[in-house]
Formats: sequence, C-alpha cells, structure tokens
Amino acid sequence: MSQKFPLLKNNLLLRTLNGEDVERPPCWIMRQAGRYLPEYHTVKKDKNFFEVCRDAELASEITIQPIRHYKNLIDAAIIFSDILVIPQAMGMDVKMIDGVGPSFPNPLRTISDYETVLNYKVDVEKSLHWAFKAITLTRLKLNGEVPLFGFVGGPYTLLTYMVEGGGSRLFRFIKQLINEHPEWAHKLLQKITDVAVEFCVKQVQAGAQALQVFESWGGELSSRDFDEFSLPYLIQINERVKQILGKDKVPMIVFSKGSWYALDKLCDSGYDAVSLDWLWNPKDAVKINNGRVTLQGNLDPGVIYGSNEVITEKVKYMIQSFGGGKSKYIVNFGHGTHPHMDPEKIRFFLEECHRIGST
Ligand SMILES: Cc1c2[nH]c(c1CCC(=O)O)Cc1[nH]c(c(CCC(=O)O)c1C)Cc1[nH]c(c(CCC(=O)O)c1C)Cc1[nH]c(c(C)c1CCC(=O)O)C2
Repeated sequence: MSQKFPLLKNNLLLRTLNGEDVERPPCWIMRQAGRYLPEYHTVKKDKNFFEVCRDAELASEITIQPIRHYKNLIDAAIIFSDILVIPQAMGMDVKMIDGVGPSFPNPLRTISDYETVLNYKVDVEKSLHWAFKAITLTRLKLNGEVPLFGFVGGPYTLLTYMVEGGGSRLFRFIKQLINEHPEWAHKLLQKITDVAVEFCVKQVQAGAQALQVFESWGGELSSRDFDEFSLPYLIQINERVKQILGKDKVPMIVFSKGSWYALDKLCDSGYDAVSLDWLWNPKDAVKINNGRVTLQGNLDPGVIYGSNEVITEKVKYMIQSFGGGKSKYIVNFGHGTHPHMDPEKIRFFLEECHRIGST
C-alpha cells in the first residue's frame, strides 16, 4: 500500500534510533494508552477489549489520547491493540476478562492441539485487516505530530500464552512443552515467527514508523533456554522484516523483560534498540552495550507512586546514568503503566525528563 501521510513534525525518536546526536532523549511509555487515563474509560465504557481494538475509530482515538493529554511531552504513539491478536489470527479463541486478563478457553495441551495449530492456514491480511486499518487511520489522524509504533509479541511469550491459557505463576505447561517436546516447541515457535514477520511487514506498509517486539516472558527462561527458544526467533523477526521491507525498512526495538543475562547478545541481535526493565542499573547496561545499540528504559513504574522530589531524583539518576540522553537513549518505563497511576504524576515525570534531558 502506498499512501501519502502528513509530514512528520517530530522525528526525535527516529533520529535517536538512527544513532544521531539529539537535543534531548525522546520520551514514550509502554501502555501509555489505557486505564489510568479517565478519557480511556469514556471511550471504552463496557465494550469488550478486543472489540475496541478492532474498531479503527475507537482504537485510533485511544492511541492518540496520551499524545493529546500530554501535549508536546510524548514523542511517539503506539497503536492500541494487543500481542494476543497473533494467536487469534492462528485460529485460537482469546478472551480478555475484566480484572483477570487474557484467557484462552482451549489452550494447546496435546500433540493433536499442536498439529491443529500447525496445519491452520493463517491469512494475516484477512484476519488482521482491522489492525492495518487502525494503523492507517491513526497515522492520518496524528497528522505528523509524532511517529507511530506498531508491535508484536515475541514468539516465546505468545507460545507461553497459547499453552498456559493465560497468565501464569509456575509456567508449568510451557516448561513441560520445551523440556518434554522441544521439537514441537520449535515447530510452533517457527510458525508464530512466520506470522509475526508478516504482521510486522504489513503494519509498516499500513503506516507504522517503528516496531517494538515484546518478549514479556523472556525472563522466565534460563539463559541457555533463552538462547534456544527465544533469541533465534527474535533475531529472525528483525532480519526478515528488514529484508522484506528493503529500502522502506523501519527501526526495530526488542524488549525481553527479565532477560538480564542476554543483554550482550541482544545488543548484537541486529535490533536498532534494546529496551531494559528496571532491574538494570543503567550504568552497567551502558557498559555492556558499549555504544552498539540505542538503549530504552528503564524507570520502575512504581516510582510514579512517590513524591515529586523522589521522581525528580530518580529521573535525574536514570538519565545521567544512561549518559545524559543526548544520544542513543530513549526514556521509557521498565514495563507498562498501572491502572492506579495518577495521570498528573505521569505528567510530572515527563516534564522532568524533558527538563533534565535538555540540560
Ligand atoms: C503481555 C502483553 C499483553 N499485551 C501486551 C503485552 C506486552 C507488554 C507487557 O508485557 O505488558 C502489549 C500491549 N497491550 C496493550 C498495548 C497497547 C499500546 C500501549 O502500550 O499503550 C500493548 C503494546 C493494550 C492493553 N492490553 C490490555 C489492556 C487492559 C485492557 C482493559 O481492561 O481495558 C490494555 C490497555 C489487556 C492485556 N493484554 C495482555 C495482558 C496480560 C492484559 C491484561 C493486563 C491487565 O489487566 O493489566 C497481554
């Protein structure tokens, strides 16, 4: 699809991802659209979460809400959707239950379940057409204010949801799968990767200007199992998406939560940026990275519950420890916002990032 979009007025994020020196670090927040914003509830009302994602008008409105709410403080939008739309496109039923989270009525538990998914003929264009429509509409409505992120879940994280049937504490079923039937795990991970690659490419063709891959359960793997069941697929996504897009390729960020042991490898994985959770002291991450990629992160979102003085002190430490924020650094949280957060505290956090990051 070749579509003329409004000229991008704020390209701070893209310049930073390109490794250029900048005037201050770009700022955005994982889960910046959502339940902590009163206007989110006004739009969502009692509608089902996935119903909202599939409605391009509603999804674009919710995507733009934080950009409007924090005018000139946020440097990127991220399309309102979910990582679990890939399992849906692979023929699985996924429900979002209020107060509980995602739930799969029929998780993958037997060889016959694996075969069903592997034989399922995925039509990304058809099953996710609403996502492309929402991206195109959002890009138009953003009017070049800030760039728009598309995203996908990491294959290991998606497979975890598909076999566990929802969130988990013990990860019993995925651990059983990778240890008892590693060959089936690899076949499923490869199929998810193929769908993720196509979904990423089509998001960019629909208007996404950057991509983030969320490997939210990466830290549940041992270092050795991460190398076998997560990293190769993350690398494939980055390589194949860029290869297919050629000269139209966009920058890509990888976020593998909890995978501290993998930072060195992630810096060599071909991604333009690596997003860090709050377990990292930025100084150690900067040392390991040694200038290879742009780093993103990593404030503990819990800091938002602190006083303004505490927020200021921790923002200052973060930005200074990442090297001052004038190159190869993007401000973010170490994970998403919480529904209980005070939007005014988040405003204060963003203002402080601008102030401290500009000096
Ligand atoms: C693991 C994961 C999911 N979804 C996502 C991840 C990866 C990031 C992470 O590790 O958090 C990614 C995601 N989910 C959502 C976005 C939208 C864009 C944004 O960051 O603003 C993004 C990027 C919206 C959402 N996705 C979800 C909500 C809450 C829906 C609601 O009830 O209104 C939102 C705004 C639902 C969701 N979706 C998922 C869970 C576990 C939940 C329940 C969480 C909860 O109840 O707090 C799966």
